[in-house]
Amino acid sequence: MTELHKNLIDGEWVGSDGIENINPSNISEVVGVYARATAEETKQAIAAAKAAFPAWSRSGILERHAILSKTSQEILARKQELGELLSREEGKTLAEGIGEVTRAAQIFDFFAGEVLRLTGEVLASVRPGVGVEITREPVGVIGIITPWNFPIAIPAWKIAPALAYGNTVVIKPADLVPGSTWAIVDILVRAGLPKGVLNLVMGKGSVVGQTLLDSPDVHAVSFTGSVGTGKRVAEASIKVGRKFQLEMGGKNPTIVLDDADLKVAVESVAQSAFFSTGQRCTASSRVIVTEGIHDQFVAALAERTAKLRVGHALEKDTEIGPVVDPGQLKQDTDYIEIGKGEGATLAAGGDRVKKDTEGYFLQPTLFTGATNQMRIAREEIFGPVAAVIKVKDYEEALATANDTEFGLSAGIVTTSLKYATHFKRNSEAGMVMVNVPTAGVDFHVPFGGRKGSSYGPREQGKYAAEFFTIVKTAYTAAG
Ligand SMILES: NC(=O)C1=CN([C@@H]2O[C@H](COP(=O)(O)OP(=O)(O)OC[C@H]3O[C@@H](n4cnc5c(N)ncnc54)[C@H](OP(=O)(O)O)[C@@H]3O)[C@@H](O)[C@H]2O)C=CC1
Ligand SMILES: O=C(O)CCC(=O)C(=O)O
Repeated sequence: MTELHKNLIDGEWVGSDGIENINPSNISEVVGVYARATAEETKQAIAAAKAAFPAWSRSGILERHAILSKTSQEILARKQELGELLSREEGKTLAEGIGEVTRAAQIFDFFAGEVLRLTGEVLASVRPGVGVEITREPVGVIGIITPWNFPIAIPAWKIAPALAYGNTVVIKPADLVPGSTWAIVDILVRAGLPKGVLNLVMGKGSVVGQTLLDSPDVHAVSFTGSVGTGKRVAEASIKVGRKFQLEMGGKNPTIVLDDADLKVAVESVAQSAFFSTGQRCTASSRVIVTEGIHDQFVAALAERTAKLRVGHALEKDTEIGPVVDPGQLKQDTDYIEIGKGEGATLAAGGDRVKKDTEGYFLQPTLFTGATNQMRIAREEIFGPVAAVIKVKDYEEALATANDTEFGLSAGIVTTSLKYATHFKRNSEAGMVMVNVPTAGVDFHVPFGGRKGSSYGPREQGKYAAEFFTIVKTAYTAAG
């Protein structure tokens, strides 16, 4: 009998039955059984977080620092085991899984430091004899709703700042991948977090997530996921007058200019488009190439794409793990058919892959001859599918790159300082990458996009304070 991983509500592990977490590399393997919270349990979790807020918001910075620091150390010490768990539940390769776990440890370490570094400002008032102090205070109960594609890093980069700045938390991880979040909640609790400060409610978005959104006692919601659910978060939050932060889709371009180093261009695009099975909001699925280098680049990229090794996430040689589940696989294969139907040329991939185990394996797929008006160039696929668009020159490349409703990340591969500088200034994306992949960001600097990709203050780095605190301005007249 597989052990049930329970929800954490007010310091107690609760739940009597759950669902199986299935390995997408081998669908006959159950990774674990995880409880599903009811709406009533979610309300209890919110009430617990509310009750714990006054004490936690006034807790000493040393206590918070110590808990976050201890959590970071345990995550790092267990990176192999947790990396395997992550790769088994989500399907990214073991190297990627361990990398993501390491990133989670670094995030907790960073925010352990931020606890000690939170500052305010002291200014003179325009009125003589009056002083002005600007301080940051915690917001209250934070509802955190996370997607399946980064099962440990995204929960970490929302939980760590929320707790660091003195908020209490109710987290709902994606129903597909509850295991990694369960593991960090367990670590945080054993690191000494008082009861009620962090509550875990696993389960369905339509039940648990919706209950969080409907509650006026949730004072802020931090969300990463699809555009559709993001809009629901926005509407529900405006109704109750709470803060919210959304990280949603991307249709990220990479421009390859005639003067690019061919090797750098091929590697950068292959990584951006296909690593992590293309299941990253920062993945590059539009490759915009100027005509002088186009044919040479396309030939080299198609060759690299065809050689990428697809397989079981835990196998040593695997470069591309499986797609996360049958729903996402259908979305990917549907878009491959749409691309063919729209008249793009299939230059590599396009088919499912058969392996020793039954999993959702799909060849990395490259289209050429695409236009920026095709659906494969406008809509987020969220799989290992990329389309090359040929353009005349840098000016057309820039206009094409910016011609999208999204604006998360954007890349350029060039040896020209002039074009790199111009692109950094004129790209309509929140994150710009010069000669580096569009995906795979640092943990200590701001993360987020523009246009339809993001809403609200940036996540990560010291900029996270903007969302997870409220500014107070106090005026004092000297007696
Ligand atoms: N930008 C990004 O980082 C991501 C983008 N996506 C995009 O979204 C598509 C669909 O992915 P998916 O994971 O289904 O995205 P969703 O937006 O449906 O899921 C994200 C989170 O929101 C929850 N949720 C779903 N419905 C509600 C609701 N009514 N109220 C509150 N919370 C809710 C989900 O729960 P549950 O797990 O039960 O569905 C999950 O925890 C992908 O194909 C991709 O295009 C997906 C993941 C990340
Ligand atoms: O590219 C990264 O490192 C992060 C991507 C991400 O946050 C996402 O895909 O949701």
